[in-house]
Parts: sequence; C-alpha cells; structure tokens
Amino acid sequence: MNQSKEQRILNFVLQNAVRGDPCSVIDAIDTYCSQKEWAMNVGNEKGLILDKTVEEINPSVALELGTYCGYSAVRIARLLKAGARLLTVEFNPEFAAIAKQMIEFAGVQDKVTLIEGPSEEIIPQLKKKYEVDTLDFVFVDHWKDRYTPDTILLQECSLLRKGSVLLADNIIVPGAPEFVNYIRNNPRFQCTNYPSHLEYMKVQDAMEKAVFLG
Ligand SMILES: Cc1ncccc1-c1cc(O)c2nc[nH]c(=O)c2c1
Ligand SMILES: [Mg+2]
Repeated sequence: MNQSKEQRILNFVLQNAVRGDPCSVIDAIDTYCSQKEWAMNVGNEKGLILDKTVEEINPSVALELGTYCGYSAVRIARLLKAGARLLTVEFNPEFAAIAKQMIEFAGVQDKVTLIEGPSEEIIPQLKKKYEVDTLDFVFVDHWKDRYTPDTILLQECSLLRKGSVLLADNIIVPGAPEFVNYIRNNPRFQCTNYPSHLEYMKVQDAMEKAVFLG
C-alpha cells in the first residue's frame, strides 16, 4: 500500500527535524513542501502573518478549523503562554492521524487538543464537552464553503466575545468570496485584509482578519 503525501511529509519531519523543537518541525515541513511536494500548509509567508496575529492577541483559548498535517497547530502552539490552549478540528481521519504524530513530535501536545470530526458538529460541543467559555482567537483554514456557516455557528453558540479575533486563510485561492462578502458587510466585525501569496507559490493569496465587536 503506497504512502500518502501526508505520510511522506511526516516521515521527512521525523528524519530531519529535532524532537521537541517546534521551529525545526515548521522548517522541515516548509523545506519538504517547497522542494519536493506542494501541500496546503499555511506556509512561512502567511505563517508570519499568523504568528504576528497570535502574538498580538496572546490568546488563552484558541481554535483552529482545519488541522491538516498540524503545521499551523505547531506554529500557533509554540507561541502560546503557559496554561493557554489550542483546540484544532480536522474532518479527515488520515490527516488527523498524521497531525497527532506531528504535534507530539514537536512537543506541543500539552497545549493542543486535536478533535476529529466535522466542524459543524464540534463547534456546538465546545462549551460543554471541551469546557470552553469564549474563544480569544480562531484560525479559519478548513473548507471555503464552511467559512460563513461556521462563523455564524460560533456566534450562535456564544463562543465569541467583544474582541475575539478570526483570521481566515485562502481569501483569494481557493477563495472564499461569500465569506468575504458576509464578514465585510457585517457591522459586528471589523475587518483587515492581508495580501500575501499561496504557500510555496508566487500566486497571489490573502488572509482576512475579523475582530468581533460584540
Ligand atoms: C488544495 C489547493 N490547491 C490549489 C490552491 C489552493 C489550495 C488550498 C490551499 C490552502 O491553503 C487550503 N487551506 C485549507 N483548505 C483547503 O482546502 C486549501 C486548499
Ligand atoms: Mg489554507
């Protein structure tokens, strides 16, 4: 049974990164995916926008929608203060299995709760099952058609508070035009666009930051 691309990425990390060193894991994934096989990690250019946003907010409780191989989960978790936590949601069981190993190898497993399943089912469980009060930060990086319904669901579940920050990837490629229209025309959000490039490519992409005004 030949290996998946995601398994090859994990193997490269296990061979080339340093156990317990999140930066070496991030660098190894970026090296492999820029030189060997493209993959949909947020990458280092948009990753720096993610880093700056996380550092600005210094969240106690963060949510990621779309774990994939765990690249951005490691990126976010490495910046979290003691006691802070990241909940990351992945629908695809194969991706979740890879991400679990990636997160553990990076040594950030104590800060990260990986939840396998559809975001529309998990978001309503966050308060009772995962003991979340409100979310300080949400990284939206799963599937463009879920960006808007999940943003609405977060509000309906009272998971956002005045000042909660959403950061959405792939505003241009693959693109989330319906989400952009929704969030920019919603008076309860203050939006900022961050032009960038698609991971490992020269193609234009962007991230959108949306601060919930309460
Ligand atoms: C897969 C792909 N092909 C060509 C262009 C862009 C993409 C792409 C890039 C991403 O950063 C993604 N992030 C989350 N979810 C996605 O589906 C996704 C897809
Ligand atoms: Mg993405």
